[in-house]
Amino acid sequence: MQTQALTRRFGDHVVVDHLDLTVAEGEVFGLLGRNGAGKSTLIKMLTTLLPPSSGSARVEGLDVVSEATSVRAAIGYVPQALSADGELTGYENLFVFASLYDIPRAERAQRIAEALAFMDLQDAAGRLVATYSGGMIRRLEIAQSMLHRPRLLFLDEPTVGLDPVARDTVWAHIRELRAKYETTIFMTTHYMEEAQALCSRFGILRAGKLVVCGSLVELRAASGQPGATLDELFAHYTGESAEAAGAYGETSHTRQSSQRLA
Ligand SMILES: Nc1ncnc2c1ncn2[C@@H]1O[C@H](COP(=O)(O)OP(=O)(O)OP(=O)(O)O)[C@@H](O)[C@H]1O
Repeated sequence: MQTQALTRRFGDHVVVDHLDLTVAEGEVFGLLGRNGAGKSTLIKMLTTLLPPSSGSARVEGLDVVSEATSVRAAIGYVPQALSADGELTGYENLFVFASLYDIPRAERAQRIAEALAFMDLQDAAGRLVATYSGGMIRRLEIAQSMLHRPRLLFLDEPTVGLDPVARDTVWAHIRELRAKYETTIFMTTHYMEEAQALCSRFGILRAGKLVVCGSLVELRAASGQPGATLDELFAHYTGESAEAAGAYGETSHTRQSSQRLA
């Protein structure tokens, strides 16, 4: 995945500003930034949901504007907002996605069974999603997004609002996805612990600009702080601690999350 001077404006507000970013195949990339830094807007452009104002982006070698349909077939996307239907069972949700992704009828049942097994949801497959825990819903959403075996998966704050045990389970499944299917993962998170546990490279976005990009070792070297934690590097590059930067988002997302489960 590669962007060149990728830019998105809303009126006079430049939300993503001439962004040059490359994510290699098979990598787990963490996009970090304060609330409003432009992370979701960038993901929406890369997933073809929002057209760029200028610049370009290629995903799996395909242009996000002129080859949008092929890009959509090549990627999976788990948005921040709820993408599973609480009034359907887990199996039915997966069936809807299998149809949306045009998975051949003869293969649907097997793909769904495989996705349920991979995400440890077999026992809950026949239950309404409204009865699922937050962690189960997140796992179902990841299962939905990987049914068509995308090479690249976008996860927008995959564990927001989850308790530590549910978070660990989602982490384990993300790692397994990477190990078993060699899926490239592009994720955003406000949890530095999560980013450090999962990602091999990080990009820090500040007011739409990529202020730094690289591995933890490279970020440390670039900042001149060889012993810094990711949290400290985040503060260094954004001017605010991750905890403070995420506080509002955390509150609103936790609320969103509890509404999801209501
Ligand atoms: N459709 C829109 N119209 C106008 N402004 C928008 C629109 N979408 C996003 N913005 C603005 O763009 C900025 C970046 O928003 P974005 O959601 O990309 O940030 P983010 O880094 O994902 O934040 P968060 O961490 O809170 O999810 C914000 O100031 C937001 O208000």
